[in-house]
Amino acid sequence: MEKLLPSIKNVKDIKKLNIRQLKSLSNEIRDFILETVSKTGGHLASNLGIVELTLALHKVFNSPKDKIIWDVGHQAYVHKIATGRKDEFHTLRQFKGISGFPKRNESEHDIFETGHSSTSISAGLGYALARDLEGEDYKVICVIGDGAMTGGMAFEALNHAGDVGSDLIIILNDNEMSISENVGGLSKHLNRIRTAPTYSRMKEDFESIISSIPAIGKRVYKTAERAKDSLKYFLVPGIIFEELGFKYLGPVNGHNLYELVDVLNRAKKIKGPVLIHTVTKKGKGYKPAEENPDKYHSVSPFNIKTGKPNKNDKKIKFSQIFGNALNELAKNNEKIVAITAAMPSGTGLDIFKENYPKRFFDVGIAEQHGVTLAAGLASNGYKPFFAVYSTFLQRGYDQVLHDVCLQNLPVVFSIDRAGLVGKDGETHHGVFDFSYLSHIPNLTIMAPKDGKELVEMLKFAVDFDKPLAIRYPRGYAWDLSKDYPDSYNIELGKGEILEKGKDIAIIAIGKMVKNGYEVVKKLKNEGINITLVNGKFVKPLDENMIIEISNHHKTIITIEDNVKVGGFGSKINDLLIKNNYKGEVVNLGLPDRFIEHGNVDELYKLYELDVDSIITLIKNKMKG
Ligand SMILES: Cc1ncc(C[n+]2csc(CCOP(=O)(O)OP(=O)(O)O)c2C)c(N)n1
Ligand SMILES: CC(=O)[C@@H](O)[C@H](O)COP(=O)(O)O
Ligand SMILES: [Mg+2]
Repeated sequence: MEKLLPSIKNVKDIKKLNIRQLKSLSNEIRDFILETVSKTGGHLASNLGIVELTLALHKVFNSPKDKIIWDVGHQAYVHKIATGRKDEFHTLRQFKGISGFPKRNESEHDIFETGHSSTSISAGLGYALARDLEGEDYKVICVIGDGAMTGGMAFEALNHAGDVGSDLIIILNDNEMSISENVGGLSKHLNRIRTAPTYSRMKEDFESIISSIPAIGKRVYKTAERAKDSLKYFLVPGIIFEELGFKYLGPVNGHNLYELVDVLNRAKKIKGPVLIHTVTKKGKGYKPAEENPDKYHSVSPFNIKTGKPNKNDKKIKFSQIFGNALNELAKNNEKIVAITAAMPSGTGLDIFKENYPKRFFDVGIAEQHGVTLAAGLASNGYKPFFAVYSTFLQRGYDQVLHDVCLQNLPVVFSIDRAGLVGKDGETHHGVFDFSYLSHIPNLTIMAPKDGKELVEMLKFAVDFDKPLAIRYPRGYAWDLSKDYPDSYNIELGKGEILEKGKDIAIIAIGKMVKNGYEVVKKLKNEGINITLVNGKFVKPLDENMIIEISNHHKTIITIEDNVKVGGFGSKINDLLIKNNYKGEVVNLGLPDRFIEHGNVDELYKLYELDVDSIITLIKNKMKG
């Protein structure tokens, strides 16, 4: 059969195809995604699982008039291919290439931007209400996964949407997986529905029987209604959604285009909110991904034949160092408990989960709940470590402030993926945490200069009896202990001078200490001696040391991988101003804008935080 994908330029080309053709197009798209993502890296398994559903949506609805909103947005590759971005797809997640998430500036079909989970129903309801107010006529479709459905926002929006009663179609794409195995009561409920598919037929039979009972008298009618209600609880799938005010349709085989097109057409005609429950297989069509959907959720470039990553070095990541260290510390301290919001492997907690299942809590995609749960545990003598990506802790800001810090509770926030994360881009860079945390009273904030210092900070954290945040970057760790073997003592509010030079001092924090270290080494080889300070603490700052440094240097350069606004450098500025520093201060950090996606090194270069840019800056200062 002739290949169809080459002729797909935009959604109109999808609409023309019949179901049989859409089926073969699905296979071609799968191969195309596999081929591309094996080179670019990206979110593979979710996209392989959503091919038919996406094509069915574009067959039945008229995007962009009808509004399709993708929850999280990591599963929108097929949508991108179907809506005119096939030819750019090879630039996926590359610097200046197309994003791995929906982006308004990429296409009129990307009508709502995402990256963080569980927003689609709220956004969709907003669209639906605006449509109703304007008296317009289009459909709003929210596509949300079973993992994303565990998020508080999704529940809040279901509660509202069911009550309001506006036309809204929610597609629950249930592949039985979040990144790791999905968790929670709702997930169990969906599992019960999935494993009893005859329920859906029974539901229709049952409803027609009930409605055919003649209302001979009030009593018979009432009895029938009561019987209907109680039987429904036993027999009707999706009753939870029905009770919230949705018409539940499903479960539907999300790989069967006939079923999908049929159910979408039915939903189109229904007034009020509808929830379609589709069942799909994460990783569909690529055996390694079907067998290990968690490993193929987000991949770096890999070999399709072996399924193995191209770069298979043995280096250890910060997340693993964290996970291993906490696992060790928990051996001697039964009060240590670990919390994740649906990221057990990403945060390195799998090992803890395996060894201490009773002390490990995966709360689902529920960062806010995770923080307050930690507060509750800490109130009862436990020592919770909430391991969370910097960007997702943004969700829990008020809980950190109101539930943990106000009560001065000894919760540890292990903040992973801090700084620039690379290819996930704007929605995922962890460049705001110093700013959104450092103004919260009672909170201590640290950032290690390398993997070994992370371990020392974790040990410090165990006995620290107040709220504490430790933030560290994505990726492989390094070790500066050869050059600075005696620099691993952690004392509250104490930084350290790693190199003593003159005139110019670099005061760096976290990952940027390594850049500072390389700058200083290179300049030393050229006979230029620069002072290098490892800040260690953003809060409390080592004020005495910084003032001492300011007394002996004409120029102070602060470096951080956080936005400059409200960051580490701004705290140092405040201190220097207070102390009448007469020299020059240069703050290096990220600008007040959202940072695009791309390779991390490329981005650091772009924002002049790389070693060469810092050296050029210093040399210019010296000339000046
Ligand atoms: C607020 C927030 N927390 C965590 C994540 C990380 N994350 C991205 S996708 C995902 C799992 C989503 O599962 P599901 O919605 O079922 O989609 P699937 O990957 O199974 O297609 C998680 C936890 C996120 N994007 N946003
Ligand atoms: C979409 C999403 O939020 C996650 O899948 C994230 O992309 C994972 O990031 P890491 O690859 O850094 O674990
Ligand atoms: Mg899922």
